[in-house]
Amino acid sequence: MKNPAIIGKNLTLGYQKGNLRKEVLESLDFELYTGELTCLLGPNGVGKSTLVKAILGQLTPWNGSIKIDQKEISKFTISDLAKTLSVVLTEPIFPGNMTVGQLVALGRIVHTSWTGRLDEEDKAAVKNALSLTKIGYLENERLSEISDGQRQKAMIARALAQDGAIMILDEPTAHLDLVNRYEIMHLLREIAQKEKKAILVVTHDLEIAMETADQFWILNCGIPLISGIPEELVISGKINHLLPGEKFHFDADKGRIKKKTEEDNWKIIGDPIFSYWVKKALEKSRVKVQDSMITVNKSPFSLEFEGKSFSTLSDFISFLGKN
Ligand SMILES: Nc1ncnc2c1ncn2[C@@H]1O[C@H](COP(=O)(O)OP(=O)(O)OP(=O)(O)O)[C@@H](O)[C@H]1O
Repeated sequence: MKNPAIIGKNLTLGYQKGNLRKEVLESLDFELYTGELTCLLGPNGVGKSTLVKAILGQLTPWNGSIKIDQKEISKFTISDLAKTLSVVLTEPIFPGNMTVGQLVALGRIVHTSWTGRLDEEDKAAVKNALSLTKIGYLENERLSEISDGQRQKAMIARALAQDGAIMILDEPTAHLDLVNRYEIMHLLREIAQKEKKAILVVTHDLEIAMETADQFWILNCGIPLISGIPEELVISGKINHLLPGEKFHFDADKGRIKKKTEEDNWKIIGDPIFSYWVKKALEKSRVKVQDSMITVNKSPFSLEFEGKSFSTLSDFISFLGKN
């Protein structure tokens, strides 16, 4: 039986300026589970950050409830909420001359007395957070002198040191390269499982989320929040709610977003993986071949077409382009 750390029911959220009311999300239901990494996905402007603000207690729902341990979020004191819930935002907001160790220690503020002095338990929590995020070696480095990926890990370590049951991260990998994006998401999944945290990550990285998330929450205009195991959402086709419109769809075969193409007339034989990449390049090049067979030889790589042989894809595509 899964244990929900947060339960949202019939939630309606929006913003009000004077008499102007702007509703952003309506009648949302969700459960965020302990020990799992949940990814919140949806197009720009749909209301992901708005939902995060409500979960963080920064935006009062117009309707419905958000509860942690059966207690309404609005009933928590700021200090109790900080002991339960930690947050990592996209933009680093800490001074560059602060060291990684000092940043992570800030996570303990909610547990220390007014003097801010760390006791043995606090120091152990800082060490543990540095070790879980594998950045112990950076403890004395300044934030301005480490890479973006390392800084993001330090931000995660600070949230971990805070030691709440729930972690919320709003686009934590937004400015990172592909390898760092994978690394951080795998790290978060590991932390969710090992440390029994409920982790919610807002992300636009569908493919990386597909690899790492235990649950998806999908938001899109005009539909209720869709939640479920990512693979289940692929099987049911619900994943396509992320990609409204006719142009793109989620290719269940390849596990990625694909442009819908007209029925192609490529006839390609040979190694299936090489054939896949040849087909992909031909689709992109928009050249047309009528009914002729393309044979893909693997080693050495060559393409045979209408009695001619090509040793590179680019030679083949430029030949087709000239015909
Ligand atoms: N403080 C605010 N006051 C009024 N409207 C706001 C406010 N913040 C956000 N909005 C509006 O709420 C809607 C949802 O915005 P939100 O930032 O939650 O979307 P998002 O899904 O997080 O987008 P993105 O993927 O671009 O970060 C948008 O129409 C936005 O203009």
